[in-house]
Amino acid sequence: MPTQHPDIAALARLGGSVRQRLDADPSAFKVPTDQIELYGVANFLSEAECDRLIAIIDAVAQPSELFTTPYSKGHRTSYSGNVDSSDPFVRMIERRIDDLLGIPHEFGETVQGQRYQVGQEFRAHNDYFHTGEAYWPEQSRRGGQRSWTAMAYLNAVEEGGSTLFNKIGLDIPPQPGTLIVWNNMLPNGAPNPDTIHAGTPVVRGTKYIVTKWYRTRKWG
Ligand SMILES: O=C(O)CCC(=O)C(=O)O
Ligand SMILES: [Fe+2]
Repeated sequence: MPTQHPDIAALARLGGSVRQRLDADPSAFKVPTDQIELYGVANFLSEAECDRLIAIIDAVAQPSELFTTPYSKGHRTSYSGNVDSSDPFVRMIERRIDDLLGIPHEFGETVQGQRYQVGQEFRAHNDYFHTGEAYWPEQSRRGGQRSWTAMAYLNAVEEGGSTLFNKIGLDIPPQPGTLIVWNNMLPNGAPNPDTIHAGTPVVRGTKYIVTKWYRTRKWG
């Protein structure tokens, strides 16, 4: 029922336009599953770009905070920080992600850098907002639901630190420079519970990623 899912029509339209664009892009590999619209782009970032982003993350990393709801406490133990989007280098990377997806730049939240050290993880979660939670009215005004997620691996991890999509049984090992993108919604614009995923604990080494979440409308 449309009324149960705010912005369902806008999310369906956005899902469709991004799908069309990615399906026409030879650099985007569609993961063969009917459960999630999930794509990978190898070598999206060069080695030098990855190294530069890692240095930026080391400079801003703070203990991660999720939206402060009881259910999310303790879900993420990595360090994270908003990457400075006034930095021309960061803007260039953002523009490339915007362009890959064809989503207006204004819909994107600030890029987040994350660093996981040994034992750190991001437990199973969905990136979309739970619209029954206390944070939702404010998030609804600030761009609405999270539509697509883009996430890039910046380095190889000696052991652990994969991204596990539990419901489709897909475990993605960090591959430096690879970007993965997925639609957090179903084609009809309702949240897709099968997008549940986790950053598995790092066993050896350090894991660096950048994540960009796109909303339904202009974020801010
Ligand atoms: O670290 C990972 O592999 C997953 C990160 C993640 O789920 C997120 O940033 O939303
Ligand atoms: Fe996530």
